Amino acid sequence: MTGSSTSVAPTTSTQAPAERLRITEIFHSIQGEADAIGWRTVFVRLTGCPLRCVWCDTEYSFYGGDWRDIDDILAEVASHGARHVCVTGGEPLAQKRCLILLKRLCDAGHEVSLETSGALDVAQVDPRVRKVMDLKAPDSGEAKRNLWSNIEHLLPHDQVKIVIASRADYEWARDVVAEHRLVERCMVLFSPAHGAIKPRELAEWIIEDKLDVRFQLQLHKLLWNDEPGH
Ligand SMILES: C[S@@+](CC[C@H](N)C(=O)[O-])C[C@H]1O[C@@H](n2cnc3c(N)ncnc32)[C@H](O)[C@@H]1O
Ligand SMILES: Nc1nc2[nH]cc(C(=O)O)c2c(=O)[nH]1
Ligand code: SF4
Ligand SMILES: [Mg+2]
Repeated sequence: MTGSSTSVAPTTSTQAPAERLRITEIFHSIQGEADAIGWRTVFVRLTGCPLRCVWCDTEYSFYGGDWRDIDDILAEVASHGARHVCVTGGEPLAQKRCLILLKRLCDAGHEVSLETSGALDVAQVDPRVRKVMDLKAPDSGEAKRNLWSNIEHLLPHDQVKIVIASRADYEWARDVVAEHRLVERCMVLFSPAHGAIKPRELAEWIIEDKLDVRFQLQLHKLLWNDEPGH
């Protein structure tokens, strides 16, 4: 027999070490979306997403990133001295350890929001966290990924956000909000897909139909355009 061959399972570098998360960026900015808009906020952007929304403004978070210990993440967040923390991505819930991070951030006294696509189960998210759950309208190309059972887990302090890229998206969103009686459950935000429709158009549709939804503009894009890390 020429030489001995021992089969060793390859240690994949992508194996997630315990208590670590793959992070694209941590940055200190002004909250540009949803109910905490305008507050100084530390953003923790997790790497990776199972969806590919046509209009996604954060494709740079789909790959790469660095493995970071949760303790290190908490220390970096604390160094900015902000009450608000927003955990986002990519899709943060695609990393199961995100649930531990969310709990630890709440335990540290932060007011924590979670930006999630709603395509993954939100049932295990710490109830102290303000879930900002997107429902993907048809023009996102990902409407089939909406996990409708998530609606029952929405608490009064949570929010549903729908990005509107066309009049068809608007009518879809209007009908979904009515059918699921979402405004009776929590705040519903309609947000114009950046560059896809005139924000004023969406505002006028909401007024015309007398909808009880909250119009939002991505404030950070008015301040810093579409620059990553703001
Ligand atoms: C980048 S995603 C990350 C969190 C999660 N994957 C999600 O989809 O909510 C955060 C939010 O950015 C918003 N967003 C992304 N691209 C956008 C665009 N082109 N126009 C308006 N909002 C956008 C969506 O509302 C989305 O909820
Ligand atoms: N300033 C700022 N506010 C935000 N709110 C939600 C964001 C996100 O990417 O999830 C975001 C972001 O990327 N920047
Ligand atoms: S789910 Fe969020 S991060 Fe993923 S593609 Fe859609 S907008 Fe981008
Ligand atoms: Mg963003």
